[in-house]
Amino acid sequence: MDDTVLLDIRNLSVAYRGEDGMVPAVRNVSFTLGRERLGIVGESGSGKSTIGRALLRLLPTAQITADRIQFGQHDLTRASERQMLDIRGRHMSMILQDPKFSLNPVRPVGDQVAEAFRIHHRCTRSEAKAKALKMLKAVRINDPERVYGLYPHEVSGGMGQRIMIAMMLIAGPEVIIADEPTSALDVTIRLDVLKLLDDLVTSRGSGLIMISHDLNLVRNFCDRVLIMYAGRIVEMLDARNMGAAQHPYTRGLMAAQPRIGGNRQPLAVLKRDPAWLEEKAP
Ligand SMILES: Nc1ncnc2c1ncn2[C@@H]1O[C@H](COP(=O)(O)OP(=O)(O)OP(=O)(O)O)[C@@H](O)[C@H]1O
Repeated sequence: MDDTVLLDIRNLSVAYRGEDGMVPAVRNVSFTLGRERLGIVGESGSGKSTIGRALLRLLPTAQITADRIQFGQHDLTRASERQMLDIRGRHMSMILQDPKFSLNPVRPVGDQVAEAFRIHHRCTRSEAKAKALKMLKAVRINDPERVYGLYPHEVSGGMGQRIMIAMMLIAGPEVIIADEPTSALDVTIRLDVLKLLDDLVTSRGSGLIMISHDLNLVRNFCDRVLIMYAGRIVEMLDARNMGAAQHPYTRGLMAAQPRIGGNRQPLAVLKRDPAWLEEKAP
């Protein structure tokens, strides 16, 4: 495999167990990730987060099938749970939407960040603490010494989000899956976090998958964009050339973006066509 390709995914499908049998959430999705920023956009429920969770095998009850999930030397379709434990955090991390579900409520947040480093690297507790303080600073926590000892219920949502980002990045993963990483952050901090993620790609050569509802954010921040609709990738575009979008769903999404300035016009309403659910949609 070309060493600029970090992840190669072919025909990934995921179905959740429902009351009346399996319910498909992701259908035959194929893409590669290089040392780049790859955006995945689509409406709520289109399957974006499910792709990230399936790659890290964080879906114990779902049915995951794929012809290929190659991550460097690892064939993730065959990896044992032990290998996945080594991969998660150390080589591939996912920044989840809601820190409440990722932080242990009964441990100080700093210890949790330090432990995320210590699990994967041989070092003393004080070395791990120093590394964690540095990482907290990198995600724009101004007084890391104080924050280190706080419990999750003592930090705000935005700070919780940054602590979680620190925890996911501290071990130096080559692939980062960021699921709405900046949705709980205010505008200035949002820019800093985007800069930090951007740096991981440009300076360290990591690969970043950025999952978002925000088409404007993704087209400005990413190199390529996958558009998802009802569990499928309907289109894959160069972010600088979104105007070349062919699929009516993508075109509808772009037309529905609010613009500042110019004449006030009613926002376009996205009209869905049942044909988009078909495998060979336009
Ligand atoms: N644990 C689960 N059990 C059953 N169904 C699930 C589960 N998680 C997600 N789903 C369903 O799978 C589909 C895809 O969900 P997913 O969360 O991947 O979408 P998404 O595009 O990331 O949405 P959002 O932007 O709202 O996070 C949805 O229909 C959702 O209801």
